[in-house]
Amino acid sequence: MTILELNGLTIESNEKVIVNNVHLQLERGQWHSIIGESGSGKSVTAAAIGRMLPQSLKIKSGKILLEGRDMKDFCAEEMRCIRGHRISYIFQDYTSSFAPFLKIEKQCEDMLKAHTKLTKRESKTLMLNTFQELNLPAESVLKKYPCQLSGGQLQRAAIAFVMMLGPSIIIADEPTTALDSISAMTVLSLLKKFQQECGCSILFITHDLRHVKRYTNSISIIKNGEIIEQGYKSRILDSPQHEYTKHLFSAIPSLYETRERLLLEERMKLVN
Ligand SMILES: Nc1ncnc2c1ncn2[C@@H]1O[C@H](COP(=O)(O)OP(=O)(O)OP(=O)(O)O)[C@@H](O)[C@H]1O
Repeated sequence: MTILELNGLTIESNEKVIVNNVHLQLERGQWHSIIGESGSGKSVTAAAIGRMLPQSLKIKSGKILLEGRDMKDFCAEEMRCIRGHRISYIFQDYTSSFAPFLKIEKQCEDMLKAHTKLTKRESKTLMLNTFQELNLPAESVLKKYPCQLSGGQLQRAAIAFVMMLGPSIIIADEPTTALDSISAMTVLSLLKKFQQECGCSILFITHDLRHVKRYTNSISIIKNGEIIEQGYKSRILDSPQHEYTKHLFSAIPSLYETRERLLLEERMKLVN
């Protein structure tokens, strides 16, 4: 069942078309990745979904449908509620998710107060449980300022904030770019676990095909603001049709190296 649909979405600035006639369906409980070069329109598309486009960009035509309802029919108050409860963002720049001069606990309390009817005690229990689920030492992390946490801890705290509100859609815009590869894998596997447990859908924006291979169900390839290829992961990875997709994949040999290594490991397991 489709939870979010982009139907011919076209976005332009004063000078040019940035996103052109994009069609995309995000299915309930699915992980869909958008892959494309820098400047191809991934983040602009993501921002448009939450009605967070900068003033210099406008939706020229097309629709964004949330469970069949045109997002432009929601008033500002409804949008505030949707952002957080139903659609949450995880950004590459995780520091921007936090106010620098407030302790994590206070920020978490404020967020839960704004979006839920939980008592102070219930909020605290939720915080402790969620942080523990993400392997964050809750009591000590909650008492710290953002600058006192490592990048990986802070990104996990950002994911904890998202998890506490239990959204039906998470838009993760290159959430691991600023992390080392081990922290990145940890963050993504926790996100996958959350997705499986809660059945939410993930729209994942990335340059990294290793993550796409491991976590995604379906893929859109975007070039110059246009989706040029779309489909299930296995079809796109095993037999890309478009020349640009082939070029994109060949520019990232690690995908094939990883595939070869995994195949070899599987064969070795069978032999042993
Ligand atoms: N506020 C803005 N005003 C005008 N043009 C913008 C604005 N923000 C982005 N653009 C332009 O829109 C195009 C797409 O940008 P976008 O950030 O979506 O690319 P991207 O695919 O997410 O790239 P990256 O992978 O580097 O984040 C670029 O040409 C960019 O210059």
